[in-house]
Amino acid sequence: MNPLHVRIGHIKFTNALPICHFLDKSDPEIEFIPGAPSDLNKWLAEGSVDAGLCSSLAYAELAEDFVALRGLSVSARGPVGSIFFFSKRPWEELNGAVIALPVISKSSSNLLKILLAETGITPAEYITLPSDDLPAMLEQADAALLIADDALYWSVQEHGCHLYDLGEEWNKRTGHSMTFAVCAVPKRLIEENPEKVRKIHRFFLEGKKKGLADMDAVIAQAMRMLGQTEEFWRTYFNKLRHDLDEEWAVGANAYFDAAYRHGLLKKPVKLELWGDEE
Ligand SMILES: C=C(O[C@@H]1C=C(C(=O)O)C=C[C@H]1O)C(=O)O
Repeated sequence: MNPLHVRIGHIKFTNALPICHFLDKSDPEIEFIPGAPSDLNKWLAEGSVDAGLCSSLAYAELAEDFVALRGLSVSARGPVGSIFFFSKRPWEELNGAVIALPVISKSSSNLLKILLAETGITPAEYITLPSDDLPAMLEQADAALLIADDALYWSVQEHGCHLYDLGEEWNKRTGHSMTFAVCAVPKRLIEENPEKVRKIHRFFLEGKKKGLADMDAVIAQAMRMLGQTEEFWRTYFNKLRHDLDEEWAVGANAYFDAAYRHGLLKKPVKLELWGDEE
């Protein structure tokens, strides 16, 4: 195989569209494999893709062997608009509750565990369920976390729940931004084939540059995927940031520290940025 042939995993949901919509899918050297964050986390860990957006906490678990590409993430400082906790009871009454987590998430599920623990809430049980059907989740649980397109969809349906945005809850408690996804690359690949990693990095940054310069096209694609109005998507994408530098790393590192403190990471981890933005 051509040494510059690349296998890229990309998140198939609308939150990654500003980076992924304009990725040049015509390049025969680049193979695209769309998936949910849980798929990407697995593919990166087992080495079946060379690079890809994955849950920030999955990167943190692999941090000895992976770096995060500079300038690429799914982040928010405050409300994120697509990570929602739907609860039949108010937050402060969730002691002893059964909490449903979405099978596709790692960052947000663990963020919820951190936030509940830090506000003195001890659920009876966490269960992991498919997350495209909120009423089905709430038949088995007192509250359910949804992410990405499922969260966007169900947040505008009649659901009768208390609704909490985890980006907002994290920011209110800590003052930090939250990074939900990073673009991870194995250190081994940088040692073996730095040219290939530079190519992957340029490729993603180019996609993001085009996406941010043409949000009308990004929004049109989001509308094809999930409906809703142009205004809905403009408001949503204004909450998201897709950058990653030393400043955004502060929030990511605060999250990794909290995950370690709560026993959700085996070792303390600092985000390792790789590459230049230009
Ligand atoms: C902002 C989002 O972040 C996503 C949440 C993830 C997680 O919880 O593991 C992983 C990737 C992100 O793209 C979203 O789902 O809308």
